[in-house]
Amino acid sequence: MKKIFVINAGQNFGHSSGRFNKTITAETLAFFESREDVQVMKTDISNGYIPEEEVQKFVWADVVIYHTPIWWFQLPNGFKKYIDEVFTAGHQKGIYYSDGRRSENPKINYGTGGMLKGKHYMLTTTWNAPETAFTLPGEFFNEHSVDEGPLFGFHRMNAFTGMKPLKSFHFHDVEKNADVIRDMERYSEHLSKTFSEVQSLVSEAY
Ligand SMILES: Cc1cc2nc3c(=O)[nH]c(=O)nc-3n(C[C@H](O)[C@H](O)[C@H](O)COP(=O)(O)OP(=O)(O)OC[C@H]3O[C@@H](n4cnc5c(N)ncnc54)[C@H](O)[C@@H]3O)c2cc1C
Repeated sequence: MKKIFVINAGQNFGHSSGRFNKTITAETLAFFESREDVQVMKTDISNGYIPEEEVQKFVWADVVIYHTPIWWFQLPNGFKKYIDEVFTAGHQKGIYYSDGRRSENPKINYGTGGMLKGKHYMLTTTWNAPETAFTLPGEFFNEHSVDEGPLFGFHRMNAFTGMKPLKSFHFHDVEKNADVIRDMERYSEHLSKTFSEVQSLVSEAY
């Protein structure tokens, strides 16, 4: 039995209504619904949450799936607030114990005090930016990928808790050229591939 915790960080603000992330979240839930070997819990950050209860969901899960739009090249403020509140509530209570260093040699082992070791996470993001902004020479992100560029800190944050990454999936150009049917088909294929061996979860690294 695998336990999956799905977080929808989509929010309604300005020209971002959260509908695309809601659609992705529904696709994820539908994918796992049909599987008898999987249990799912879900949080919609916009609907409110109790930090201590969220900590318990992280502790319960084998895999955490984050769905988030990107605002100003990082997490939207409501998702950042969620992380600040939940991970702080989880200090020495399931998320992380310490920064991992010891007083005898404080120069090493930073970031090894996570309490979520053995678990995995998967990230999806949505962007106005087209994929080519990350891949073409001379374009905006100077050929840095989403994961190694703007979302590097997000992945380090998860490493700090002890979790390991499954392959991310990024939706581009969703504001002006959203093609929900095509995108959900591709995403569904990604889920099938990533979770094809749900017992071993070997499809790691980005
Ligand atoms: C403050 C702010 C800062 C931003 N900064 C950046 C940035 O730094 N870089 C960047 O690239 N982008 C940026 N954006 C754009 C942002 O990333 C996108 O608006 C966001 O990812 C869209 O996600 P959403 O879930 O809110 O989608 P929505 O806005 O809800 O939907 C996007 C489009 O998809 C359509 N759609 C969604 N679901 C369905 C469905 N089921 N069926 C049919 N059509 C559907 C909607 O009608 C809409 O046209 C920013 C936006 C804001 C508000």
